[in-house]
Amino acid sequence: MVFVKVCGITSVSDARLAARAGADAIGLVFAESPRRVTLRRAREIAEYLIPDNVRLVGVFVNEAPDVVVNIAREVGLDLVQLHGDESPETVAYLKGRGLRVMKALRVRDEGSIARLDDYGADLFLLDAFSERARGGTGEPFDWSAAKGLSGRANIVVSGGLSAENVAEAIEFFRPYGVDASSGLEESPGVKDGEKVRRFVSAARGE
Ligand SMILES: O=C(O)c1ccccc1NCC(=O)[C@H](O)[C@H](O)COP(=O)(O)O
Repeated sequence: MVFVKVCGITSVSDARLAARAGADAIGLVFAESPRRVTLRRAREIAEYLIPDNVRLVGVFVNEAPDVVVNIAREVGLDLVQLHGDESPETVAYLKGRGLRVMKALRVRDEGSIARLDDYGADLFLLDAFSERARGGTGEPFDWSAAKGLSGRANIVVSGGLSAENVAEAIEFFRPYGVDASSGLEESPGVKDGEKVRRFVSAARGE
C-alpha cells in the first residue's frame, strides 16, 4: 500500500482531518511559507496525533542541523524532510543523531536527480523546481525526467498532486509514497476536507 503524506498542516483541526481521511503522515513546515508552523503549534498537533498512529514529518529548508535535531526531539518528529540545498554530509549528521531523513530533490531535468544516491537518505521526495518558492507550489514536474527512478522503494512523489492525477503518478512511478499540499487547500495553509479525503482515496485506488 502506498504511503500517503498530506503536507502543510497548520492546525490541530486539519491534522485531525488528514488523520480521519486515512493519511499515513502529515507534514509540518518549519521554513518560510504561508504554511509555516511555530514550535508551539507543532507540539499541539503532535500531542493530538499520538493516539492516531499518523507519522509526523518536519519540513526544513537549509536549517542549521542542530536546530533540526532539537525541533525533531521537542516535537517527536518521525521523519525530517530537507527541502533546501542540504549536503550529503548534513544528511549523514542527522542520521548519526538517530533521525530518519527524507531529502527533497526539485526536478528541473534529468541532472536534478543524478546525485540522488550520494545523499544516503532514507527516502527521497521528488518535487517541482520553481523560482517562486521552495515547495508547496502546486506545480508538477516533468515526470519523464525522473522515469529512471520508477519502481524504487525509497521514492515519494509530489508536485501538483491531487485526487485528479495521483493514480496516474502512482502508475508511472510505482513509488513508496505520494505527497500533496496546495492542491488540497481551500486557501493557503487551510485544508479542504473533501479534497484531502478524495486525494487519500484516489491514492489508495478507491
Ligand atoms: O508547502 C510549503 O509551503 C513548503 C515550503 C517550503 C518548503 C517546502 C514546502 N512544502 C514541502 C512539501 O512536501 C509539499 O507537499 C511539496 O512541495 C508539494 O507541494 P504541492 O505541489 O503544493 O502539492
